[in-house]
Amino acid sequence: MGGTRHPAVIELDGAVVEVPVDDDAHVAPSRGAGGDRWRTIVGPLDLTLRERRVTVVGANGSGKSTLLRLLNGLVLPSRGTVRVDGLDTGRDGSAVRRRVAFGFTDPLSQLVMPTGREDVELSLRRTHRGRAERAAAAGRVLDRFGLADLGDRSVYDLSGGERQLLALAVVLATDPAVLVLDEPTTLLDRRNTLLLRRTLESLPQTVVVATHDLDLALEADRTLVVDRARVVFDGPPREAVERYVALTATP
Ligand SMILES: Nc1ncnc2c1ncn2[C@@H]1O[C@H](COP(=O)(O)OP(=O)(O)OP(=O)(O)O)[C@@H](O)[C@H]1O
Repeated sequence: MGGTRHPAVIELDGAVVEVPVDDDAHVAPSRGAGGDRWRTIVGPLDLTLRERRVTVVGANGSGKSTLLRLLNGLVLPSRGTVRVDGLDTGRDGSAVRRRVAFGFTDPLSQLVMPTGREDVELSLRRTHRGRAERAAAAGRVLDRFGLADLGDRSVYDLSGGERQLLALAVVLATDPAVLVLDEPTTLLDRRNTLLLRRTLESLPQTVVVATHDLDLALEADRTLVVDRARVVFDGPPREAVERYVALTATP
């Protein structure tokens, strides 16, 4: 861990995500050429991220998750492009997803097998073809995160925080170049939050994290503040957090 890998280069070029507007939505939509009404939920985004640690803050519904989902092609831009190390999320989708791992807020979106160990093995199926080899590699991943005991229990018998740590091990198992995490500390107590922060610190990967935890937001090289679908600040974490706090000072 903590190696000397070069950070990935993530380029968003005029990227916009639009969704059709419900007739009863209280929003100001734009009208498309065909008369359809659309609402921009994030963008336009013009960013080049080259930093190892990027955090994203913003109010509920501001567009953080959508921005994150653009990075591994879970969401494709309605206009513009998103590239990771030169790979286009639309054109080179599966190559991008092998490179960019995504950790969901709800760990049960990640943990689909009866036990965490089986989930880690599932992550490793592409890189470790033989059963015994895969089982040994899964054991090493669980040991590395101190999760060997939890790995054999039913995921439904684990606490929310335990599931969240296991889900992180599952996404890191394949050693992705980029780790994108959507609110990874929501279910964690203070001890496990610190454990997660130390784990993130030690990773050689590029890590992009959306969070409401302002202490975690500060542990970055660069922080984006998202407000009403736009990046309204992009720069040093401390100034970004001050900007976000000021934005949310009045209800
Ligand atoms: N597939 C979709 N269809 C329609 N609207 C969507 C879709 N995905 C997201 N939205 C809307 O886009 C806006 C931004 O959502 P997003 O999940 O990106 O916000 P967020 O900043 O991550 O919020 P939170 O902090 O609450 O998780 C919200 O108003 C949401 O309801």
